[in-house]
Amino acid sequence: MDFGSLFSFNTVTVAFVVVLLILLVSRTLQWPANVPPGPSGYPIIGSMPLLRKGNVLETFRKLRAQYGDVFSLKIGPNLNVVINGKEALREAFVKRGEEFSDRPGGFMTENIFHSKGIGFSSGEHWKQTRTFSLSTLRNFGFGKKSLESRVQEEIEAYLKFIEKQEGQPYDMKKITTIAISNIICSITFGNRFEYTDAKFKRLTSLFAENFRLLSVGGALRSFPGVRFLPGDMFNVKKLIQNFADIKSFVFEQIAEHRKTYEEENQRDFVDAFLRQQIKHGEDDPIFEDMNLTTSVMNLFGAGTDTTATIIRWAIIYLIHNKPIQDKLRQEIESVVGTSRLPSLGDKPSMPYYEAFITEVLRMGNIAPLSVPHGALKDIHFRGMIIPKGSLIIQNLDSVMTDPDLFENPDKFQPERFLGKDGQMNGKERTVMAFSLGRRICLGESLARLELFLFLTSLLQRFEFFPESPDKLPSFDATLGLVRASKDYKCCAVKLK
Ligand code: HEM
Repeated sequence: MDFGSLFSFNTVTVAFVVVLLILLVSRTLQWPANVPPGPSGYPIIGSMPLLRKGNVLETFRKLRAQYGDVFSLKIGPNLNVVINGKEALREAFVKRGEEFSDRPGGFMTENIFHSKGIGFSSGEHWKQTRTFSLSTLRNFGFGKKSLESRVQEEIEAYLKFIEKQEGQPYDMKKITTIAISNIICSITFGNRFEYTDAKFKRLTSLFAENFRLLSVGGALRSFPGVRFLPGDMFNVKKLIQNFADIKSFVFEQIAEHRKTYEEENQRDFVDAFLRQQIKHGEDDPIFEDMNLTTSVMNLFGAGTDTTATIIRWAIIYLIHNKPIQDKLRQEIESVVGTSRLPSLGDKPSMPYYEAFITEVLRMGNIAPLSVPHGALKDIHFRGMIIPKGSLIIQNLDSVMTDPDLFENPDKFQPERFLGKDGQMNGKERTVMAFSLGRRICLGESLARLELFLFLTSLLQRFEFFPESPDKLPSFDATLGLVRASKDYKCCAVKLK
């Protein structure tokens, strides 16, 4: 036995536990008595086991029934406050958006994203970066006709790839992720990659892996010291390495842009950023390189696995519901026909499609706990105190599955969103898939445009079947940063 390594392992572990205990005791002693109610949990780790095993969403439903719309979980030295239900969510994130719109600090925010970019910054820095990014993306056609042709170009390549499978079982996941990622790529870097490009394939798989590894119950947020433990039991080192690789890909792209930059020929998001950098100086905190790098990483991270995951859920629901698939195809045939690709102008005439995608967003429920917000100072809410430093979790799932808002919430029923006149009945406004308030998803209009064009184009050309009649894709999900379907194969048979 190697006693040297045994000694060093034990020393590190003991030191780790001692530091944790000190942190835990000093932190919890500072919490006031009237923090939101919740289970007391185990020593040191608190309620972490509740988040790491079983169905977290089901656990939250039970905790809400027991403790009310605002409950808390102690996890290591952190207090996690969970806000449930339409009313409490609106009260916090819309009416009191100024207090509830920050991101929590912590290792990820500070060491990986340097508290910069769009998704992980707070306060004035976040407001300015978000405003600049949104207006730049709008200039490049976000939610507008000019973006449509970029998306359609990608769809042509995507459909060709699927056609090549000749109706044989294929895995939707990789190709859909790459196609959606290419759209962000063309907006940020001005170009798309071939589906066979090894570097790009690796980049998308790094993002996908990190989406899976990052979860609300992840060890890194509450116990950042686990990265110093021998081995990589919590996949923390993997996560950090993946982010480092992604960062160097983005650095390379920025360096390339700088070399070929021309003021009068603005190609993409990076160019728009560089133009401001030249104007404001490289030290301006909003236009310096790290803010650009993290913003680009946020756009890729948030804009790829989300939309691609919803498309995969949509195909599962189509395969399980042949009559819905037929009805959608009838609508596409009567509004668009078969001689051209669907376009945004067709959307207002396709309410059944709109109802279908709203139901996929509700039941696919891909961001059931959104992205954590944080209390940067003590917040007084409904007679309780959410102490400074708490993580605030938006339980969007509590709305998506609320039987008072959606009758038989476990049933897939696009019709629930249609009125007697066949038009959308307004209930769609309750589906909070993109979150709510000031931090609402920055890419909602792009995501909706992609979902419309991808799904209508797929259904216009193909009929979807399971891999074999007795092997329907499962509704089971895994919960990382997004709630994703299990991997599955399907057959896309070209329509005559
Ligand atoms: C169906 C697809 C999508 C869903 C369901 C979704 C959902 C969400 C949710 C729940 C949040 C968290 C909001 C919060 O913290 O309160 C978010 C944030 C964000 N999303 Fe999306 N998203 C989707 C697609 C996209 C796309 C295509 C982009 C591309 C640009 C994007 C960019 C972002 C960004 C940058 C943020 C951070 C916003 C901020 O912190 O200010 N998302 N999204």
